[in-house]
Amino acid sequence: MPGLTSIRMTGDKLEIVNQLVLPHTTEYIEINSIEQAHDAIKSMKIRGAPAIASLASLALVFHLSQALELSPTPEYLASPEALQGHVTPILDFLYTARPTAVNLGAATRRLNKTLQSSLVSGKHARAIAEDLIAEGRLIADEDESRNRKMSKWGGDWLVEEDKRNGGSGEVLNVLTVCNTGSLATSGYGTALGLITYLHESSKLGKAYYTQTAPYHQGSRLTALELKALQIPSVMICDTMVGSLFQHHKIHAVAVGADRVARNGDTANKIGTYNAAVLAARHKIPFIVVAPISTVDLDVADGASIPIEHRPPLEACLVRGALYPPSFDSQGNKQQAQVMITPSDLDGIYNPSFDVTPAELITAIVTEKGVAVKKEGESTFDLSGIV
Ligand SMILES: CSC[C@H]1O[C@H](OP(=O)(O)O)[C@H](O)[C@@H]1O
Repeated sequence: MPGLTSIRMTGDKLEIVNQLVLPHTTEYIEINSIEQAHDAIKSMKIRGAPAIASLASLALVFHLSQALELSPTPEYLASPEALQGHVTPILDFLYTARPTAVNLGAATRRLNKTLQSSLVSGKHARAIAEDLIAEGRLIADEDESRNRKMSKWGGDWLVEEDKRNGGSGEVLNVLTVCNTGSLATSGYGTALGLITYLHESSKLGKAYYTQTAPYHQGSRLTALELKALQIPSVMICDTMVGSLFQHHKIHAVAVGADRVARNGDTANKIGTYNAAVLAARHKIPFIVVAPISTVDLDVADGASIPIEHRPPLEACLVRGALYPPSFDSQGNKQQAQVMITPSDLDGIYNPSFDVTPAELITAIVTEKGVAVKKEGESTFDLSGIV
């Protein structure tokens, strides 16, 4: 997205834009330690499955790059074993920041694999550190080009799908949930990337998006991105999806994902399942757009996907694009939107994600192409996708 990126690493600085205070304030925060990276992910200063995987990777890159410059050399660079004893707990710690998005785990596992293969190759500690730095940078750098490839796959497929459904494949109206653009990735986005591709190909009518309470990824972040991209768009409240489908022509729903099970069941932002059920009711194609690193073949179906429950207070705070920016340092509005007292908090249900069954999903788009279910099947077989 022009001007605003989720993460930037310039020279000896690693920074993120604080998404808790967007769009009212554009504040970049320096990430100077593994602990700060973990906190930024856990508190959702940075969010979006690919973006948090990139930050975790770049935090290790930053940490090891700084270490290689230190004099005297830190003890953990004295031997391969010492380095392994230092890096493994770091990767384990970063993985605990948020449980649902599998990209974070895929990145830490990939870095651990680099560590292990460098160890068995007999390299000395500094060379192993350099291998980890290279792999961590690659994890972050490859995201944008992968998103552009997925977005083209998905956009071209949707045009043909609309024609198969008797449409023109032109002026396509697409609804999305949450934020899956540059602020959720290292660039271009996933579902919002598909929308951007359709716009760039002059095939888009309008982008529709839900506010996505309570964090308001839609009304704060997707609104900001669509405005910057000058894409014609319409914001709706989360409760309005059914009415939208009843009264307006929507050609597809396109969403991102935090974890896709082997059978195609997909965990994504809360409210996605609602949209999928309503899309099925209105015979609207429902498309998931996510990199292969989001597919978790170790999970057979959605029942095994851990769903993060956010602090109850977050469900009671007001965050919105038009509210005055009277946010505290954590980006929380100073007043609750409902009348609660601290003792009421255990009466708040606040899951951050829900699971959409594969039977409600028309297609799953990755950088490898578009996966659809076999005729008569209600689930996907993604075992061969990686
Ligand atoms: C391409 S981002 C994937 C996914 O992450 C978002 O969740 P959060 O904002 O809590 O990190 C949302 O579920 C997106 O669809």
